[in-house]
Amino acid sequence: MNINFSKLTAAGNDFVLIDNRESVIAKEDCQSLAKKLCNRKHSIGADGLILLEKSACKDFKMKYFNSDGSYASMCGNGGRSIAKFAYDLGVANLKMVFETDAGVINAEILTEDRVRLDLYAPRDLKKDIKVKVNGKEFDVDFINTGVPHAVIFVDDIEKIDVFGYGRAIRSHKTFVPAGVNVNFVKVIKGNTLLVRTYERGVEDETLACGTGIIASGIISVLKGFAESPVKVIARGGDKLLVSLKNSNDKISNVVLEGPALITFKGTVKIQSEV
Ligand SMILES: N[C@H](CCC[C@H](N)C(=O)O)C(=O)O
Repeated sequence: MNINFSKLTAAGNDFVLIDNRESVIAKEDCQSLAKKLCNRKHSIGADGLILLEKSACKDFKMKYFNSDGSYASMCGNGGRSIAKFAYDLGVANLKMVFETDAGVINAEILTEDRVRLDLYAPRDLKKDIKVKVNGKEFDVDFINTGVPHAVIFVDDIEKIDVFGYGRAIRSHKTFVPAGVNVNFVKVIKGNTLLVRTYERGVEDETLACGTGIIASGIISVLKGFAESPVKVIARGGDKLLVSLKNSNDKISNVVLEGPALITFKGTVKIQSEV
């Protein structure tokens, strides 16, 4: 079976996107297909697979799978990518509304390669959790911005062992069974954050993590380290903007603005035994 796909990058977080409105990909094949297509040595290569599905009530629905095949309810960089993909397909206009398993998102194509997402409120905020891994104790703030995130403020963002500590915290008993994405954050001048993320389901540091950037922006505002709108420089060097409303730790009007670019399109031959 030949399947048309687009490859998009959103601040260096990269995805394979497939129009699955006619369900060419069966539900039970999604996870194995994600693993297969996201493999950087043997296939297209990406941090995740995103399927555009039919929606009964919105412009479309987004389904997200990490590169290890695991399912995730949401992806912030993926959200900007699918908005760009949907507009390119003619499925949506410059302003659109789509469903994710974490909630409904309003998106707007601002320029050729910049997209704004208006998101649902975050959940499950837990502050100042002490987590000890590899002999070092971290002060962690937890928040779910569609997927679970740990936010840790560090002094030396260049030196921190993102892979080593990220992997240990991702699977720490505090966060079982779901696990957690781990964001290391440095606040710099100009109301700006540097964010490095160990991403669950990629099981490595990615060049950007949209929901992680949102989580880092929210926690920075809650702790008084920054004011909304917060500028964020992702590991890949791209600049994003997180804005939100905070009234006594009740967060609303969450917006993520950032890049999303179609890098290439192609057709992939899928053997029947996916
Ligand atoms: N790895 C994440 C999902 C993708 C999140 C990230 N790519 C983003 O942009 O939000 C998880 O399993 O929770």
